[in-house]
Amino acid sequence: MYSVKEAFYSLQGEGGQAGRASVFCRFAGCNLWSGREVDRASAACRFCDTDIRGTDGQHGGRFASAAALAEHLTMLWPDAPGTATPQVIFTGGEPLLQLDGALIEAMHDRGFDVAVETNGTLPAPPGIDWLCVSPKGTAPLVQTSGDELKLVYPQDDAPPSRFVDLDFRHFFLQPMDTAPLGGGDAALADTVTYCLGHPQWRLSLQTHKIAGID
Ligand SMILES: C[S@@+](CC[C@H](N)C(=O)[O-])C[C@H]1O[C@@H](n2cnc3c(N)ncnc32)[C@H](O)[C@@H]1O
Ligand SMILES: Nc1nc2[nH]cc(C(=O)O)c2c(=O)[nH]1
Ligand code: SF4
Ligand SMILES: [Mg+2]
Repeated sequence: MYSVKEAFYSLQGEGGQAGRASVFCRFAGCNLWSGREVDRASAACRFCDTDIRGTDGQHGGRFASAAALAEHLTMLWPDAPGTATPQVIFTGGEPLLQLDGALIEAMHDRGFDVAVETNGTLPAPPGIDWLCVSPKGTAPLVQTSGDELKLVYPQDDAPPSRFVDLDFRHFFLQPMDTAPLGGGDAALADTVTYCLGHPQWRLSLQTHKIAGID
């Protein structure tokens, strides 16, 4: 059984695939936060910008099989002209609590590339086409390879220097959006300064928030 908070068609807003049309599947639940505001201050991850509880979002629900969820997600890809390869982005919540080989295979069978956004505390199953790992504070990092490491910045307990020797093709810093937490936007200036001083890192902006889309 898969529990999905919401699913929608949008543009990948972040990282090395920013701008690519994709179907998003946001699994419910995370191992680093309950999703309840009362628990935020004591959680392992305290800056989450997302509603990760329940299955009540747009096109959310509970799905009994990989085939049922894959069919549901495939319906969200538009019947559009051109030859672009469809992509599904499994996110959450923490997708690696639920994503398995059967679902990856079911999406591949339907012609989709499979991308994943994970906090890196769980091992990724084989077959993922684009793996984005986004470490959180002192939470133990288990998945130490992938396509991109995308670190939310700044995190006092997770300096970029800790990650530079890991096995990733791309290294991004993404300014911490404190708007949901009542903060300002000092993180953007700090991130720019860090990237200028450490050219191994590239700036990742959450372009969907700029564009006003999901
Ligand atoms: C909501 S998370 C879900 C996937 C997974 N649990 C993770 O943390 O990578 C999706 C992406 O949003 C990023 N993110 C979450 N809260 C953020 C914030 N306040 N500012 C910037 N990025 C944030 C995460 O680091 C991750 O790259
Ligand atoms: N447009 C858009 N791009 C995204 N890239 C990663 C997201 C996420 O929440 O995992 C996200 C999201 O929520 N929306
Ligand atoms: S690990 Fe990801 S989903 Fe979980 S609380 Fe942090 S940002 Fe949100
Ligand atoms: Mg998001």
